[in-house]
Amino acid sequence: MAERRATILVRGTGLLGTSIGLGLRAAGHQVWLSDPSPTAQRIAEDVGAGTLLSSADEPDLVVVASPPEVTAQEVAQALQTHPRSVVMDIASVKAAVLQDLLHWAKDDDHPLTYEDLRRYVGTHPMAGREKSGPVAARGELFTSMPWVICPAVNPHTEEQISDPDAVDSVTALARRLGASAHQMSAVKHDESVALISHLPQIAASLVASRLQEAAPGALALSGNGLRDVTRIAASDPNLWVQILSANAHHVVEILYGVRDDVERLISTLEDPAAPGGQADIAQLIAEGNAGVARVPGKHGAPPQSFAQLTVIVDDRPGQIAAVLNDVADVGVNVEDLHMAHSAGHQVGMVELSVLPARRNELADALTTMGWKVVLS
Ligand SMILES: NC(=O)c1ccc[n+]([C@@H]2O[C@H](COP(=O)([O-])OP(=O)(O)OC[C@H]3O[C@@H](n4cnc5c(N)ncnc54)[C@H](O)[C@@H]3O)[C@@H](O)[C@H]2O)c1
Ligand SMILES: O=C(O)C(=O)C[C@]1(C(=O)O)C=C[C@@H](O)C=C1
Repeated sequence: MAERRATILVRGTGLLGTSIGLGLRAAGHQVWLSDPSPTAQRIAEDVGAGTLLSSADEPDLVVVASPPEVTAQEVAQALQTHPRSVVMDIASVKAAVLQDLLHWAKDDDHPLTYEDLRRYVGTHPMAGREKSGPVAARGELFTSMPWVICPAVNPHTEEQISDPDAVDSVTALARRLGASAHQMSAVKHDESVALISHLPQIAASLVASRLQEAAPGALALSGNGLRDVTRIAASDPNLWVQILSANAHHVVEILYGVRDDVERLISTLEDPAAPGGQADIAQLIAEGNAGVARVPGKHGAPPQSFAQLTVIVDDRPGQIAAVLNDVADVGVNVEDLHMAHSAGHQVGMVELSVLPARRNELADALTTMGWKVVLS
């Protein structure tokens, strides 16, 4: 007999909620949707993320995908409205949400109890986009990406409050969406994301902010360096105010270190020919080399360098598919793919990352097939 798939309610059908709905529907789950915005709810339904919740529906699991500032309140309400459901949230910050829930559970005047919190598990998918709203949703957003699971813990006794079965249910959901689950405390999570998520957002915003004054002629020269560093500068300010404020304590500790580095670089570049100046610049770049080499590859595997080759294609429909079909015929696995357009030219550049040992063979084969290939 086929395994019964858990029924899921997604509360908050923006980018993340709708992406989760799409992924779960594709995996055969019944998904119900609710959002205070009738438009967001309707779009999520129209794109196929689920059907609107009716009063008779009783989900096995509720996913709270609302903005961080209302997440604790939404979780508390979901735990009471659905007294038999496991409730998880996906907010980008975890300690503040748990702290509010624990505070209410302790308060005799609040309806939330510790017993309710046994059904709660905090989580955070480390996948997203620089866009918001259901129109930008993608069911495959979570494939191969980490998903942090933070069971609720009593800060005084350090005992786990979340029921182990509830932790298993949310872990299964993350895996069903193709993610890899990583369990840790809310505090450890917040400390970690300050460095690997919040600092990159700040760096991208600071770099992109300089572009406001750039001459159009300078912007026309933009290559992949600028695009790589600034993609997430297009993120939603409203969301990031909430994330950075809730994790300010960890973020600011990292920014003190960045400030020291920037001040050191400024004084070096004020007189780069001064004794030690060249070595100082080299050291800064080398420190970056050492950091980037530590970023893990797919599935949290150890860092692996892939070799790149670029295929120049006409800027017309079907060209990327044609390149990928030919790569598949050669039997080489594409580890990553990046598409760029050449400013002022009607061509596109498809940058493929492959295992280093296969790069030359693939380049030769594609050239023989008539493609223009550049080794990079
Ligand atoms: N955007 C990302 O890349 C990303 C990645 C991982 C986690 N998250 C987290 O996911 C959550 C949702 O982010 P998003 O990017 O989907 O935002 P979004 O703006 O696209 O969607 C948020 C949705 O929540 C709805 N909403 C507002 N108030 C609500 C309430 N009180 N109850 C229920 N829903 C409410 C809004 O109408 C909107 O449809 C946030 O907590 C965010 O921190 C975001
Ligand atoms: O890649 C993006 O556009 C993201 O939004 C990614 C990202 C991240 O920093 O990894 C941003 C914030 C979220 O909390 C989780 C994921």
